Amino acid sequence: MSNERRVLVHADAEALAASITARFLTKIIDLLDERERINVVLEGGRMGVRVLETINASPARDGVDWSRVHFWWCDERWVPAGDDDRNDTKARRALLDHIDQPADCVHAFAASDEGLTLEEAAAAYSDELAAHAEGDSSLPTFDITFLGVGPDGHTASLFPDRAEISEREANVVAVLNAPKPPPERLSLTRHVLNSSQRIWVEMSGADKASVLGLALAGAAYTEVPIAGIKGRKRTVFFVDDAAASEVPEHLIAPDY
Ligand SMILES: O=C(O)[C@H](O)[C@@H](O)[C@H](O)[C@H](O)COP(=O)(O)O
Repeated sequence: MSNERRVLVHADAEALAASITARFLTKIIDLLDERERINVVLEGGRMGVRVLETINASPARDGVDWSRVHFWWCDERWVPAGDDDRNDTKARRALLDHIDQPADCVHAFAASDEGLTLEEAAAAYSDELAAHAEGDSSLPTFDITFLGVGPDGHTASLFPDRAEISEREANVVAVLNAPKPPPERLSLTRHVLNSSQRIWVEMSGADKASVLGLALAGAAYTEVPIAGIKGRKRTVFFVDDAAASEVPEHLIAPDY
């Protein structure tokens, strides 16, 4: 498979979640044959959570040595610890609380009730990334980064026509007045997301069709942020039929 963006289409959300789950479990077992520790970046959208629930329900779940899998987030909402709106709360409930792994494998953003300002929390996550840097990078090697996409083309908490999508220095940004509630968020920046070996985009539903078509047709990333995201090795859009209705035929990967 080339490093071009590829689109894998599935009949519906259930088939999409099952396919991502099967590919994910297979891929991380293969990666753990090659690397002592792997890093996975999670996202907080509905399909992202559904995939974690499907992984948790998989008979293959306990075939993974989760103690060698580190979890990070592409973004987080600035709300108190344990709040249902937090991406890490959703991930813990869906999967992380049910697998056997040390607490230091889970790298959550700070919460709004832990004594830091939003800006301090962004700096703290950047420090956490640096503390787990590999090679000559200031970042861990992200083996798989999951991303959701909003109908406006935002991904993580990088929204259209906003300064954060064009940030080139900081690895983590504080986001104020976000168009998608809650208004205050934290997000990895575009160059950090693009440092990932594999980007796995998860999109379900007709409300994503237009923005997926725009992204794959080469829209400007400042206007359609997901259009500016590409993994170093692979970029795969895992979508259902409803989201694929405006995807150019030649970009749809053949059925495997
Ligand atoms: O914190 C968040 O809100 C997510 O990280 C966000 O980027 C999400 O992935 C998209 O908004 C898609 O969300 P849905 O899949 O629920 O539409």
